[in-house]
Amino acid sequence: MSEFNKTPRLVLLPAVDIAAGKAVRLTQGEAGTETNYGDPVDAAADWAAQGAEWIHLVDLDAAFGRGHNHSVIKKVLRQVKGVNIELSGGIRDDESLESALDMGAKRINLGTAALENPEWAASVIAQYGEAIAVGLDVRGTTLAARGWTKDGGDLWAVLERLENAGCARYVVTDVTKDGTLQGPNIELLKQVMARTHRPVVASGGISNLDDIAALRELVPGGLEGAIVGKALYAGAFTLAEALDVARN
Ligand SMILES: O=C(O)c1ccccc1N[C@@H]1O[C@H](COP(=O)(O)O)[C@@H](O)[C@H]1O
Repeated sequence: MSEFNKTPRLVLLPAVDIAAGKAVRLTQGEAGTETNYGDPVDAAADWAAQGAEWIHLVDLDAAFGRGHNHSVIKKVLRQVKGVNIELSGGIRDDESLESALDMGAKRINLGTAALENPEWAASVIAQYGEAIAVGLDVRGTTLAARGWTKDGGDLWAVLERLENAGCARYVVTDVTKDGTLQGPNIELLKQVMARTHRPVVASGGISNLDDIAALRELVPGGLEGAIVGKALYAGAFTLAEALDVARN
């Protein structure tokens, strides 16, 4: 096959979710289901050293509205070099957005604010362009807000609004798959990609290298990347193995 015909690669974003200063993984986003994976700076440095181009960094305490992890996030952004940070959790107004960008996050993932404050979301999408993604966190086709504890509206209605606002990118999470190692929701991703020409990043459920290969097949249709969480921490495969499947 010529270089021209090759399926373009899938970008992999290892997830570093932070609660109470530690890197953790949750199951289906539920508070209290944490497995602890140690210092977030070490986790992020490890993924960067293993070749990650992006890290999906989540402040879970801010997402749940029960505090924040700004000091450890600043440490990650200061100390972990050579990797782009996509930051999410609790970024809901000008102050939190500007602070996240000032800390050095390359991209901000808005969740609750994009559902509860459409005008503000549209204004920052217009102002910051590629630096803003919206996380479409869903159960079925109902969006989830406020630490995934509240319904946030209909996926297709919100997607249409965000398309009209010019949103640059969507991070699509099937909440019911997140942290379960049950495989990604390919059908949901296809349905979202059919409704937008913007890049889509998949999140939730990756359990093995076949899942990465299946997601890579979606790249020509608009899938840009995939967030990998529990499978990496549980040692189901290494990041190097996953990058190999995502690139070849
Ligand atoms: O990633 C998780 O496991 C998670 C669990 C529960 C709530 C949120 C979670 N993740 C991230 O948080 C943002 C939403 O934060 P906010 O609503 O803007 O404050 C979401 O996009 C996920 O990336």
